[in-house]
Amino acid sequence: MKKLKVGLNGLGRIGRAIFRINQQRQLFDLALINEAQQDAANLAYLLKYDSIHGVLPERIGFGSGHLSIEEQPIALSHCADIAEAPWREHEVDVLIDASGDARNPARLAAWRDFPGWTITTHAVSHPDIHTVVFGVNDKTFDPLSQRRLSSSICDTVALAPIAALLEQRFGIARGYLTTLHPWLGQQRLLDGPAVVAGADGLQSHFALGRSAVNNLIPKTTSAVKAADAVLPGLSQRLQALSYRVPTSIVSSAVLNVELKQAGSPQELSALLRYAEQKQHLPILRNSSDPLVSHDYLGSPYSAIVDQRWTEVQHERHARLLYWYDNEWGYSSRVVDLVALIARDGQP
Ligand SMILES: NC(=O)c1ccc[n+]([C@@H]2O[C@H](COP(=O)([O-])OP(=O)(O)OC[C@H]3O[C@@H](n4cnc5c(N)ncnc54)[C@H](O)[C@@H]3O)[C@@H](O)[C@H]2O)c1
Repeated sequence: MKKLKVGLNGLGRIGRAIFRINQQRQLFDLALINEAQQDAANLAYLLKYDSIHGVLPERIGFGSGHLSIEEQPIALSHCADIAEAPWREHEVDVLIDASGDARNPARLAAWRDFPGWTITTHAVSHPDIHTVVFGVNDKTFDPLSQRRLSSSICDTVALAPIAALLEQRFGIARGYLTTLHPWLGQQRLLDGPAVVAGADGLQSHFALGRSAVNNLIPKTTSAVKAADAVLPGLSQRLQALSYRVPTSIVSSAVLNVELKQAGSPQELSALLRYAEQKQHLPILRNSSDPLVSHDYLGSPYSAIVDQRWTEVQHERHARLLYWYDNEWGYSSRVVDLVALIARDGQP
């Protein structure tokens, strides 16, 4: 199997996590990094030293138009426009957009002449972009015919495999999801004007400008809406809200659902444990250990169900609590998607 050449647009939290995961797994060759920030020395420094994931043991360097790892150069460009970066020149097979630039998904969808695959790390509702969530639709994904892809968002990557299991076994009548997400880089240390445009109303708009380190900040979330791409109609039955919480890493969520068919906590646990046993990738894990968020730092799983909190009231009202490393777990699935393309996308 030929190693694919990957291009990475954006070397922020997710871009660097993808870099580190591939460094461990050596699944693809990184052919080009395009990053809007122009200071290669600073990019090399951030790649080497990370306050959450620690110091990268490899030697990281930089020079004119490149970064390097163990003296091996990786081409580096600084185009603000994804269309301008020299992906073709570097024979990129798979382009991962980890920039968060909202203009890029639509642009990637329109790139019919780009011979390779594109993956956006955004949740995208676009007819030409196919969303792949492991544990839900990865087995039916055909990389020979589907080349414009989305790996959705971390909250959906964690929710959807669990919701799919509940839907298949019991049916979900309706319910609520509450996610707790660590702060993100665009939030503020001290109160200020909201940096994130509030497309979803004043509450989330102004509140997101409040000090991230001092507050639990309730906000809307697209976690369930994004799951519609792989579980159509779920958002008609499930409502969600989120808190930005004053921690740097690892999310948690509480899913409360009314089941269509009666179930017991034992049946729910058995269903999730069976899914864990038969999977080939680290998608779902079950834990009964008395752990807290930081214990899940660096976990490659999409979601870890904390079975201590599994409950069913009157055989219908189920509650599940799960954890996920919003950077490492999510980025592990992006790398898995490249591996799937390498395995099934080459003649
Ligand atoms: N951080 C998370 O927990 C998380 C989890 C899942 C998905 N995501 C998604 O991943 C994407 C990136 O998020 P992040 O947390 O890594 O953000 P980030 O701000 O840490 O990184 C984004 C990087 O892209 C660069 N950039 C911005 N615009 C660019 C452009 N037009 N061209 C090239 N580079 C550009 C920025 O300079 C920055 O280095 C977003 O779409 C986000 O929704 C984030």
